[in-house]
Amino acid sequence: MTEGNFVDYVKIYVSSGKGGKGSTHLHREKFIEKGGPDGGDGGRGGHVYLVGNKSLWTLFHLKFARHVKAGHGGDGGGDRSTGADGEDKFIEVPLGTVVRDKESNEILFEITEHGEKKIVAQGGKGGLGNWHFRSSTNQTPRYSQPGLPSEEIDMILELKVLADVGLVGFPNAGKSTLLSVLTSAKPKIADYPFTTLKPNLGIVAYRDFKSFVIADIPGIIEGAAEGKGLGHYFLRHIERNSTLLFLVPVDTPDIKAEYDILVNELKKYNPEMLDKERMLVISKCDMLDDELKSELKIQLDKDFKNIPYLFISSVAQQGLTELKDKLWSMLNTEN
Ligand SMILES: Nc1nc2c(ncn2[C@@H]2O[C@H](COP(=O)(O)OP(=O)(O)OP(=O)(O)O)[C@@H](O)[C@H]2O)c(=O)[nH]1
Repeated sequence: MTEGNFVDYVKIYVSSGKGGKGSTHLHREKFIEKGGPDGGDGGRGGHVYLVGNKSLWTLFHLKFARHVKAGHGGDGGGDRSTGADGEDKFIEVPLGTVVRDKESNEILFEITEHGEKKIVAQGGKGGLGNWHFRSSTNQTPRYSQPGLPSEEIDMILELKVLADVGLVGFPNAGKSTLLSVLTSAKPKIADYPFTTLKPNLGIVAYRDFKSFVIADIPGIIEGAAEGKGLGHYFLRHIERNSTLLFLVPVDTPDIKAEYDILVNELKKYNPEMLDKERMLVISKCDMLDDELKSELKIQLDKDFKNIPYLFISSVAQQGLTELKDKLWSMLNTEN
């Protein structure tokens, strides 16, 4: 897992290998005057693949990989020997990597599953050797095919998935503070073009070396879905999070109303967001004594029949273990 730098956008020039040349060769052997054609085929040029890897979270490892080139196919030889295939190259990427052609800006494909392998630059086919071209009218063809050329592409890799859990809340709800007490590693996030806002990403270490990623996505304000504020840009990143964690501070006059506004923003942006698992966290509960908490609970039980909720305090470290347990079980009961 990459710690220290979060990169969700890289440009890489990739090229596949050329196909090897087919050979034009005539069989020669002592005492055989006129041997037949025996030129072998050229080998295939190497492909460049992208491969999904679920333990990668960023594109940081590719930040300095400006060029990736696969090997050329070997030429065919006499005695029908086939040239060796060029070496394939595999570029490992996190799930949710979108691949774009820089020149046309067209999306080529997306890698969504662990182990998924897709060719981004296809190696050239090897040429056929002259052995294939023998016929009754031409028993000694002096012709063989060249290999097919390589493919080159300037590609852009963009990462859509930021996290397993996306924090959703108004400014000041306590998202950053929660993230800081929950997470053990805090990857620094690359600057986004046109904005100084950055999603804040952290890795939550869970029992027995398990972990999940949680992101505080800034900029969700009322009206974000219509492009007010910078919400829109960041909403893109929570599209694929598996669980949404809504954060509403305990001193909010109407918790249900605030929750509804947040849900509505997400819905306007993309109704599918509402298919995700949701959980509500009432933050800053150190401000509340037990009596008020019990009263509030009665109200919340009425308002949130289908959404699990939890009282927490990042400052007083209350409810955090329960929160991690709950999130973990939600992440693992999906699908
Ligand atoms: N009493 C109390 N205050 C808290 C708690 N968590 C956060 N705060 C305070 O609430 C304020 C906002 O907290 P942040 O974590 O910055 O909130 P945020 O949601 O990240 O805000 P933005 O970055 O503006 O989106 C800060 O003054 C925090 O000190 C808590 O558990 N208890």
